[in-house]
Amino acid sequence: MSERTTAGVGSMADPDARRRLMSGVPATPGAAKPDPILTVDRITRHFGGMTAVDVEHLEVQRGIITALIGPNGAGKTTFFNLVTGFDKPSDGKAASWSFDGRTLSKTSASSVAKAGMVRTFQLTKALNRMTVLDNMMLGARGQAGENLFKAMFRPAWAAQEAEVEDKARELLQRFKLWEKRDDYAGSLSGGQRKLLEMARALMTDPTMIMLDEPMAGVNPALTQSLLGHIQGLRDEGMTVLFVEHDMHMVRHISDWVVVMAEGRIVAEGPPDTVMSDPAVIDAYLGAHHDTDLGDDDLLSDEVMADLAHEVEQEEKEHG
Ligand SMILES: Nc1ncnc2c1ncn2[C@@H]1O[C@H](COP(=O)(O)OP(=O)(O)OP(=O)(O)O)[C@@H](O)[C@H]1O
Repeated sequence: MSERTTAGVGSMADPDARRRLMSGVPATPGAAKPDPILTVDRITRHFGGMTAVDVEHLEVQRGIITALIGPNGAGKTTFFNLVTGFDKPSDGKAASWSFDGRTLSKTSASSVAKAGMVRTFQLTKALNRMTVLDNMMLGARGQAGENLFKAMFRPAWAAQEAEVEDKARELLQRFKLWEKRDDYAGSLSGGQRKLLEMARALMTDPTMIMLDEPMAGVNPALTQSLLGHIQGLRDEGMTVLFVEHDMHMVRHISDWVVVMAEGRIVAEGPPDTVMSDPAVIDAYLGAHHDTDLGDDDLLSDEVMADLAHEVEQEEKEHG
């Protein structure tokens, strides 16, 4: 049993502290973490005869940035949906997961959010037709988008409106969107929309934020700012789990990388270790020949020759 250490607020701002914390964790799928904030067991999701998610065990370390990567269709978004209560596992009896010491298996999306785990959503059509500030106010009412209908009716806590507005202002200023508060969300640039999605999720003061492709559609000018914001959240003590296809970003900001393929966790470890793992390269190359793994050296002639050799061996073995 590994010794449990608690990452206090701000303590993970130091890269050496993060490295030390994770140094004893083996780079194997399902590895135990020193202080997991999220623990998932036996979670499966089938669509018809197809298995989208089949995760035996996963622990997400508190206070660091974990990336969830994998080829298209690997099950990353479905996994996010399951743990945040937006989808139900196919075998509800077998599945169990806990967040911050609380069992979440049978709770709704809004209870998950209340427990402190929120996820970002891409702006839907309805949200695009609302102003930036209204989007933020909606964020305070739990998981925006899904609860739009309910949120249209003024809830009992309207008395807290001023407090909520203060929070919205503070976040919009932080994310440099305050000037845009009265603009329709639909008029924002791709990068500004990503910032709004993140700011909106922060309205409920989460302990853990789950970001679904935070860099998709972001122009280079805003990339740096987004990366800075994500690192800033971690440095303040928040746990970040994000799904991303941009391997440069994954390599640049993650403290730990988890790889999914065909619904399963196939590898995990520090970014450099994972991205030079032949199983990971295979998972990507198998489904996605043009994927840039964020390191030009990774696909050097030598690596390609090794891969070709492996394929040759396999063909020999299997006739
Ligand atoms: N509601 C659904 N009905 C049927 N099949 C679904 C549904 N949602 C997801 N799937 C299937 O489940 C598999 C996993 O999808 P998922 O979106 O979770 O993958 P992903 O890793 O997030 O992919 P991407 O990186 O392309 O977003 C895919 O084959 C997908 O077609």
